[in-house]
Amino acid sequence: MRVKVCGITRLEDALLAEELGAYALGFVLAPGSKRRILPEAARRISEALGPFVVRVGVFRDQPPGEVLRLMERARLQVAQLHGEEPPEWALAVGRFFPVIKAFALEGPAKAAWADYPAWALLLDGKLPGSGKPYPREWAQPLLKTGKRVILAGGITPENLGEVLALRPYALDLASGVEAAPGVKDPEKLRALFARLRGL
Ligand SMILES: O=C(O)c1ccccc1N[C@@H]1O[C@H](COP(=O)(O)O)[C@@H](O)[C@H]1O
Repeated sequence: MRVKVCGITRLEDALLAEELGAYALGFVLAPGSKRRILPEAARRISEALGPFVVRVGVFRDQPPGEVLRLMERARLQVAQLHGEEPPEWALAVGRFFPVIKAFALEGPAKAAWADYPAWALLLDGKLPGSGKPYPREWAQPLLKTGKRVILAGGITPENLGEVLALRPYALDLASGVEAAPGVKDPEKLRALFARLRGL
C-alpha cells in the first residue's frame, strides 16, 4: 500500500519515514497550520531525500501563482490542494505539477467529485490534520467511480485495517504518527509500517 506521511517539519522524521518505506512525504505550506513549514526548510529536507520518495506540497485556498512559487522554492513534486479551490486553479497548477485534490467529508462523498481535474482525489475529515476519523463507508461513492482515491483523516497504526479493507489508491497520515504537531513519533512510524507489512 502506498503511504504518504504528512506534516513533515524535521529532517530526522523524513529520513526515518523514507527508510521505513513511505511512498510520499507531505510538507504543509498552508497558512494557519500547526504543521506549517517554511519553503526553505522544506527544500533542505527535500534535497536530503533519495530520488524515489515523492515530495508533496500541501496548500489551502492559495492562488495558483503562490502555489507554483512555493513549489519551486521548496523543490517539491506534487501539489495537494486542500481547500475550496475551483477546478481552474487545479488546471493552472496541473500544467506544471501533478495535483491531488482533497475534499472534506461532512457526509457521504459525492461521485461527481470524480470529474474534478486532478491526478488523484483525497478524502479527509472536516478539519484537516485534526486526527478525527469519519465513518469510513462515506468514502464508498467515490471509490466506486474507479478514480484514484487517497484516504486520510484520523488514520492510525491501530485502525489501519478498516481503511485498507476499502482498497484505496493510497493512505495519508499526519497526526496518527505524531508525538506533537509537526513532530513524528518514531515508535508510531515503526508500528505503522510493521502493521502494513503484516496485514
Ligand atoms: O495537517 C495540517 O495541519 C493540514 C493543514 C492544512 C491542510 C491539510 C493539512 N493536513 C492534511 O490532513 C490529512 C491528515 O490528517 P490526520 O491528522 O491524519 O487526520 C492529510 O491529508 C494532510 O495532508
